[in-house]
Amino acid sequence: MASAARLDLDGNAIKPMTICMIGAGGFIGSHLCEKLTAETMHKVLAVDVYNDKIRHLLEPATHSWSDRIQFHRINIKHDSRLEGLIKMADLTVNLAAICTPADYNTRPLDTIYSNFIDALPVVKYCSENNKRLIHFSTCEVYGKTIGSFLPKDSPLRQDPAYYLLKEDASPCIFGSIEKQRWSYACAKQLIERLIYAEGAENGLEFTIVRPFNWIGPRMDFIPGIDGPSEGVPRVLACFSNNLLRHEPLKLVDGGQSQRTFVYIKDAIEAVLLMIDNPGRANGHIFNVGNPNNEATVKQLAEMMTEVYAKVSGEPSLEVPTVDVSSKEFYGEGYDDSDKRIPDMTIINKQLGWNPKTSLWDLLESTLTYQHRTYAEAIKEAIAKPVAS
Ligand SMILES: NC(=O)c1ccc[n+]([C@@H]2O[C@H](COP(=O)([O-])OP(=O)(O)OC[C@H]3O[C@@H](n4cnc5c(N)ncnc54)[C@H](O)[C@@H]3O)[C@@H](O)[C@H]2O)c1
Ligand SMILES: O=c1ccn([C@@H]2O[C@H](COP(=O)(O)OP(=O)(O)O[C@H]3OC[C@@H](O)[C@H](O)[C@H]3O)[C@@H](O)[C@H]2O)c(=O)[nH]1
Repeated sequence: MASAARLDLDGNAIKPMTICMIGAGGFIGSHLCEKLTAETMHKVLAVDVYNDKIRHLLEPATHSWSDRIQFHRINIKHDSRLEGLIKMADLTVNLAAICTPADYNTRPLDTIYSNFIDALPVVKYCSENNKRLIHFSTCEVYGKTIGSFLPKDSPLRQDPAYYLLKEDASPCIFGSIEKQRWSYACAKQLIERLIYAEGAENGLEFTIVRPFNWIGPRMDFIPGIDGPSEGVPRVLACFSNNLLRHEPLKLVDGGQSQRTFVYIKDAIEAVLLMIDNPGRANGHIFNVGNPNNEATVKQLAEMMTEVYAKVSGEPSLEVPTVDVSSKEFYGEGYDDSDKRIPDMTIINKQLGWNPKTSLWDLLESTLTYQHRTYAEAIKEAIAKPVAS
């Protein structure tokens, strides 16, 4: 239940504010909208080109929070209403982006425009109107680890100094220009630098969030069901799609890359702490991830296969995975981050936040949702005769 008497980390009552949330109709936005409407008195001006993932919050208009969320169907690339909404709000949260790896090397121009050019007016309007900005960047700005350049058998690879990713110390290491995978990370890095410079030169109050593989319900789409049949979403949705269709999970280049996965609901707690504690969040860049949930992509595939069998009651395939080359799967110009472990010092110190949910538990609740939401639709789609 929403309560008027919520306190910040310093024991002061939190005043309700108006938040302009750009990209509110996406995966993270939908969870943030849910949290803000259910547990706070903040008002949300939700901006996106889509609203399917937040429709349950908008309709019917009789929810207890209905007067605290408004949807504005706006493409921020070309809509003069954006400045007015930012002016109306106390805080802007910018989530809008193309952020699916399959796009980085195949649609590099759209990727760079979306992550840099389109974010420029948002930063400018916040700065000119003295409005606070929480901008979503990415853990991809770190690129590859220093450790990945060491000889394979070097004992230094075990030393955290060579792989732990620290906001204020780690370098950003990208591949060469023809590896267009890095178009996204590079655009995100430049917008981070611009925001930082606006803070330093013009006093912009900002917070930058670097999410480390947040996963959970409503992430991306299931190809052919609520997204294009040929579309390639992020790994959670790719593997969910394979499991729902009883197909082997595809391991890109053998699935040896490592990731840390954090449950979306844990991560959203961190964002709410940033919103409610400007004095502690302003001027900071925060890693938001779960260092305890590290797995190779192969291990993720194996665990998802096991969890899916449990929640669906359907037996797993005898050969549950198949290797595929990155060139075949993503095309020319793909490259990968080898390992991503967030250092948690800054977020612990400033906001006292720690993630709670284990990888097994977060996969269990997410795959229960995927099965409940999509299993029937997939069965129907498979049963339909293919048009000749
Ligand atoms: N999910 C993660 O683990 C993760 C990891 C790193 C970074 N991020 C960053 O977090 C942010 C949100 O990610 P997400 O996972 O929710 O992605 P998402 O694709 O689900 O959400 C992005 C939303 O932005 C909207 N959008 C894009 N361009 C727009 C435009 N021109 N005008 C209006 N709306 C527009 C899209 O319609 C979409 O609803 C992105 O900036 C992404 O780079 C996410
Ligand atoms: O079917 C698949 C899909 C993906 N993969 C692999 O799984 C790993 C994770 O892939 P994801 O699609 O989740 O994307 P990545 O973790 O590489 O990047 C993501 O991380 C941070 C954000 O900025 C973005 O959401 C996205 O760029 C990669 O190594 C990828 O090659 C597979 O092996 N099989």
